Amino acid sequence: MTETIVIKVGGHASKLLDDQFYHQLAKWRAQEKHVLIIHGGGPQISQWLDLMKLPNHKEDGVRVTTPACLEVIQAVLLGVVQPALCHQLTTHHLPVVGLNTNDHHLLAGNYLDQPHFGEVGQITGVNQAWLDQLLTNEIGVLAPLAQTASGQLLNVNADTAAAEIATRLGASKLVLLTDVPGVLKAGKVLPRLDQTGANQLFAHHQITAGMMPKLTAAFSALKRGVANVSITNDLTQSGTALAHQVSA
Ligand SMILES: Nc1ncnc2c1ncn2[C@@H]1O[C@H](COP(=O)(O)OP(=O)(O)O)[C@@H](O)[C@H]1O
Ligand SMILES: CC(=O)N[C@@H](CCC(=O)OP(=O)(O)O)C(=O)O
Repeated sequence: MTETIVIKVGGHASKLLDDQFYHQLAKWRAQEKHVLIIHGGGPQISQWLDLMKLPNHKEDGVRVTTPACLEVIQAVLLGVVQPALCHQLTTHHLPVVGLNTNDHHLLAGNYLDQPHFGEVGQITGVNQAWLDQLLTNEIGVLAPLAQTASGQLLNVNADTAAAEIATRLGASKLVLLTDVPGVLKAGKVLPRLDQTGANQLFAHHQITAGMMPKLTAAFSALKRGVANVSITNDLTQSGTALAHQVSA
């Protein structure tokens, strides 16, 4: 069976990609592995919301999304962040195609908690057959937007989206590429982290902001069968590798 690798490229990380990143993608392609990139765009969205004088607020790393914010988020993800990322990959001679949920009903979703978060979703389905076919020839670059059965677009945290998609595709590997070298404790990267260790960090408020949904998503993927899950700023380094159990 063909191996699938899902990489989440955060909004910060998308501006920091280096040659190692492109070489690694080329290597996986040469090995005929399927590669799917889910991109974020949080910092770029925040910038545009401020420019448009719209609410710019996250709770535990999840953006509270009004209908007006959603229009800007869609425009920024699909009109700014995704084309820039596809351009960078193309410049490095990688075969890419930019994707969003409207293509072949790629990502089905429903509301996470509409009274609280507004137009924010969670993914309930992935068009795997179509994606599998596409990934045979191309690297997919997919925005974290889902669609309800009635066609309503929903904003999904990109880490949560990547973990759910990796799980549903039966991916062997999920990399959450970010702007820090891994999960930090007292300024040092933890090479391995299990759920108990993460709970302790949560309890001591050593995990804040965007790292919260990232870790929750990462453990969800690990527990549901994605064998290799890591949080890193370098595709060739495992940063923090998530583990079922880290021996004391
Ligand atoms: N214990 C921690 N270790 C590393 N980063 C952490 C930790 N707690 C909070 N963070 C924050 O999480 C950020 C990464 O999450 P986020 O900003 O959402 O990135 P991305 O845009 O890549 O998803 C880091 O830049 C850091 O500020
Ligand atoms: C619901 C929610 O929080 N959606 C995110 C989607 C983009 C994202 O997650 O981007 P990063 O990975 O770069 O932070 C947002 O609006 O910022």
